[in-house]
Amino acid sequence: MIIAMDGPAASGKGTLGRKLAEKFDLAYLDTGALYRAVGLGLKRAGHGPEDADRAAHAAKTLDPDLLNDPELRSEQVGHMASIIAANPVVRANLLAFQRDFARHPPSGKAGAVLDGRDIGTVVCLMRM
Ligand SMILES: Nc1ncnc2c1ncn2[C@@H]1O[C@H](COP(=O)(O)OP(=O)(O)O)[C@@H](O)[C@H]1O
Ligand SMILES: Nc1ccn([C@H]2C[C@H](O)[C@@H](COP(=O)(O)OP(=O)(O)O)O2)c(=O)n1
Repeated sequence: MIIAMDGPAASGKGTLGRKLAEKFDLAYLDTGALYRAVGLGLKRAGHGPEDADRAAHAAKTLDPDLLNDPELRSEQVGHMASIIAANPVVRANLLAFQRDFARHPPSGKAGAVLDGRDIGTVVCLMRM
């Protein structure tokens, strides 16, 4: 089972998504965190979000440790994420990560909840 949570910023995707994942024992992925993690990785390496090639590479080789970093939620990293999210190569690279998570949820879970702005429209289409 895959549950897609679509919606704009602060519409409650994460709150509801986490609860659904807990109730049905599913894996949960906050896809906004992926874009933020790319931003944080660039920041730590001393680069800006406009560096398209570095951002694309960081999205392909995403460091999962960054997803749990407290700085992920900072305003600066959120701003970097919004610039990075406009990069089509970054989107394509993160699409692969998201689809793999949905197809093969971690920890042997039977399904996944994905939350983000394009989950039902792009990431989790019927024939993905
Ligand atoms: N059903 C709800 N009713 C009232 N407030 C809510 C509800 N769901 C979420 N919130 C609040 O709205 C804010 C944004 O929720 P969040 O789940 O972070 O949204 P998103 O993941 O879509 O950005 C949070 O402060 C959260 O506590
Ligand atoms: N599936 C997604 C998730 C987030 N993004 C973008 C939107 C934002 O600019 C950044 C960071 O997203 P953020 O963590 O703030 O997520 P939300 O605002 O809760 O949707 O990534 C996206 O383009 N596609």
